[in-house]
Amino acid sequence: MPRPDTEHQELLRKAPRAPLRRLWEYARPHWRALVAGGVLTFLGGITGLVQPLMAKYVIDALGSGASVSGPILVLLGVVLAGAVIGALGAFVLERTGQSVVLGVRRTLVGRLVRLRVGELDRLKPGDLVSRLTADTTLLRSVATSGITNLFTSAVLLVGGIVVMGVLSPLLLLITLGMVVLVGLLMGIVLPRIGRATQAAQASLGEMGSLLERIFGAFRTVKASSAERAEIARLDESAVESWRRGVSVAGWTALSGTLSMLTVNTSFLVVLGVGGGMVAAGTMSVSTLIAFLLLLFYLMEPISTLVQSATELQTGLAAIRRIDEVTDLDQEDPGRAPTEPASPRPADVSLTDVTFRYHPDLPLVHHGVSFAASGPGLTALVGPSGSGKTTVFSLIERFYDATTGTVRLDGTDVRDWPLEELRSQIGYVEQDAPVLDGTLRTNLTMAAPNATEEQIQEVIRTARLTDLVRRLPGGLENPIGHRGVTISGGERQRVAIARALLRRPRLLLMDEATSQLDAANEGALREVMLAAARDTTVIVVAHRLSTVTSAERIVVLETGRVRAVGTHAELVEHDSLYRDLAAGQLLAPEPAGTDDSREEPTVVSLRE
Ligand SMILES: Nc1ncnc2c1ncn2[C@@H]1O[C@H](COP(=O)(O)OP(=O)(O)OP(=O)(O)O)[C@@H](O)[C@H]1O
Repeated sequence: MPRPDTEHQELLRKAPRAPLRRLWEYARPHWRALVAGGVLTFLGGITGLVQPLMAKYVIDALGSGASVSGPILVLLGVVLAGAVIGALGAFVLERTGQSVVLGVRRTLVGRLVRLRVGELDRLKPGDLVSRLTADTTLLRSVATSGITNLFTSAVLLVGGIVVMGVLSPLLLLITLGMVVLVGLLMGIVLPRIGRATQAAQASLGEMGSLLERIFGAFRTVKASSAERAEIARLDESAVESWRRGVSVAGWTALSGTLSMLTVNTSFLVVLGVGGGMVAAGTMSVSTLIAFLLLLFYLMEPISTLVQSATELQTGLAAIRRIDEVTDLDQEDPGRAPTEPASPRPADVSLTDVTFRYHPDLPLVHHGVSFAASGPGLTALVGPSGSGKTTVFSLIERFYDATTGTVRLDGTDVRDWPLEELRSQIGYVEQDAPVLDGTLRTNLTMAAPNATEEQIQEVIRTARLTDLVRRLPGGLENPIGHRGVTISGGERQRVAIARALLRRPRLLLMDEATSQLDAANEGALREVMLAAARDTTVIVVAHRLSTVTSAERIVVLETGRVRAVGTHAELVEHDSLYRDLAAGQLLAPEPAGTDDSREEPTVVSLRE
């Protein structure tokens, strides 16, 4: 049976902390409700403790011929009050448990969404989702009733023991022997329950990751006829989770049964020894009955104690998994921009930038330097893997340069408040992702305050008018998970419209490598050129037509800037660029274009 991905678990396991302290940190904001719930539950329990003594009183009264109606009425009142107070306490605790979970989820949601991009590169989103949903649920009872039950049943147990000591020290000794036995038993069983729970939760996380993997490439999975293999993988994780769950169930059942068995055995021993004492005349019948009632009564706190300690293990296992997420690196958004960005196009520069994605990985950039001042179009070209998209990631500060400096308007991007930095930039990724939601929410997500007029304008500019007209709900039409209900070209235009709606001072465009039809390609180039009239536009160019329109072309090769110049200069002086431009790496203009400059031949380039 395969283990849940241990490498992934290792990545998450950064700084183990004391989970009990963390549990208290989560519960502390609700301490008032916790105390109230605990006190109510305790009072409910105390009334139970009084009942055996009342019973003794009633029996003694019966023996002496006194009236018992008064004591019985009081007993009834105590029982009723105990039930009501206990129920109220249970509700207060359950409500507090929900509040604890809400607090933890809020913290987690904030942390997850603000994770550094580099962290997410290495983690599995599906597992993170299960930590937010399944693991936090496990905290619900443990953070409240778990803690308070542990406390109240311990107090009740101690109270019961004191009363027993008063009734008969010898019988108490027998009872204490039993309590010690239960304690020893728990010492063996509880750690096993904790470990098995954590493993079961990890398998659930693994299931989430696998599902996310499958749904992320659903068509590929089906086209590859890989369903059977994927189902088998999911089943393995489900079985692993089941196996661990069964192990938890087994240990829990064993601990419950053994503790009850011990109590029952000691009951028989107490009955035997106490019976002997009554026969010998050293103990009254009422004292023995009261002691036995107390013993029965203590079964509940003991079983609650065992159950709470078991639950605590489950909760602590969940806390360890939750903590691993809260320990991951977060982005600091900085102060939100208070005033509108200057309308002036941005100046971007990279100076001697070296960069690697991870300390264990090789350098992607080996001292990249270039500048792009606006307005105008700068094209980044280079063979696949030369580090073009990475330049954008550094400007957006998805990652920090290993050495060297990336500047926007002369200020190191690390010195910009992150939210403000990104608010200046419109970014169109190569695969132009769109999010589940309506067309409108997709367009306005980067500019929530855009007016209807501005939205209509970008729809026209990005040539989305036909799409909006075609969709039954127009702008309000949902476009499906990852935009599956619209075409690749439409997705790209949505991404461009979204970036433009932000009215960026810097537009970063990673051109799609897939072919668009000539009309669309020409239209998008026009959009880009129009934007470049008053904005700084940097484009990772995969098309000849794009580079020929650029004022400045930066040629990257294996993470180094090989040449910078205009199209004419580079064709003249740079062999790699010549090769790229000749169509070996830059895609030619699709057939049907009316722009003859963009014929993908060396001859036409040299004109
Ligand atoms: N998140 C990442 N983690 C680790 N390595 C990465 C990551 N993203 C990219 N790389 C590696 O960094 C190098 C540069 O990638 P980059 O995407 O910048 O190249 P590119 O020039 O844009 O390529 P293409 O033209 O194919 O899109 C590649 O070798 C790639 O494998």
